[in-house]
Amino acid sequence: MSWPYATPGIPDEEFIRAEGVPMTKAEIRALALSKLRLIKGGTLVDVGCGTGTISVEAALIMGEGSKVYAIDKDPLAVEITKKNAAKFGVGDRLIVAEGDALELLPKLPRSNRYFLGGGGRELPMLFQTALELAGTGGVIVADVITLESLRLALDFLENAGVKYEIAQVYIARGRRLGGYTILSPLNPVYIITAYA
Ligand SMILES: C[S@@+](CC[C@H](N)C(=O)[O-])C[C@H]1O[C@@H](n2cnc3c(N)ncnc32)[C@H](O)[C@@H]1O
Repeated sequence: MSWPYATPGIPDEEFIRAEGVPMTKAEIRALALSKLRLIKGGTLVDVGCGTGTISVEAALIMGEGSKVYAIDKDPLAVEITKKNAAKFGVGDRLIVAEGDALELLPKLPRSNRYFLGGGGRELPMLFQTALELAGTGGVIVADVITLESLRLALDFLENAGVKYEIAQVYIARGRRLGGYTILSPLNPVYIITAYA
């Protein structure tokens, strides 16, 4: 499979999936990628890469010469991300590492773009580490689903005096049922963008 378009939003069903490995859905992915302000030939670290959809799309957008470092503690997520990198032809620029993000982040090459797709209670520490590594001009984007993680992230950002913005995203997809079109909602997501 190749994705010949300049815009993101590869349909969910195009990705190789594994049971129990989460995935950021296409519409939410497109918004998160836009917030990252990716640049051609740039670098991104995808923390908690899951199915690898953010990593793959970022590698396609940033193009040849770019680097994406994808991290996940789940070996199955690492395997699936590698498979998706190969499927979409970005295996040359997408490096996948297995392990805990807080341990791995300082060992990876520094980047000025970080995406936090997972982290739960470690989210404040992940924000702090990513902000330090990114340095001035860096952008950190987090997808947050639970209210507990949201609270932890906002408390950290406020106390640290970090400039950030937040958007709550509700997506509902239409589907046909009994001759009508009804809307099926995806899980609402908070997209937090922090500026280093
Ligand atoms: C919601 S999923 C991310 C989905 C991904 N953005 C995608 O598009 O497929 C969150 C992932 O974060 C991983 N994760 C959570 N905490 C982690 C940590 N401390 N270190 C590494 N991976 C972590 C989980 O294993 C899970 O695969």
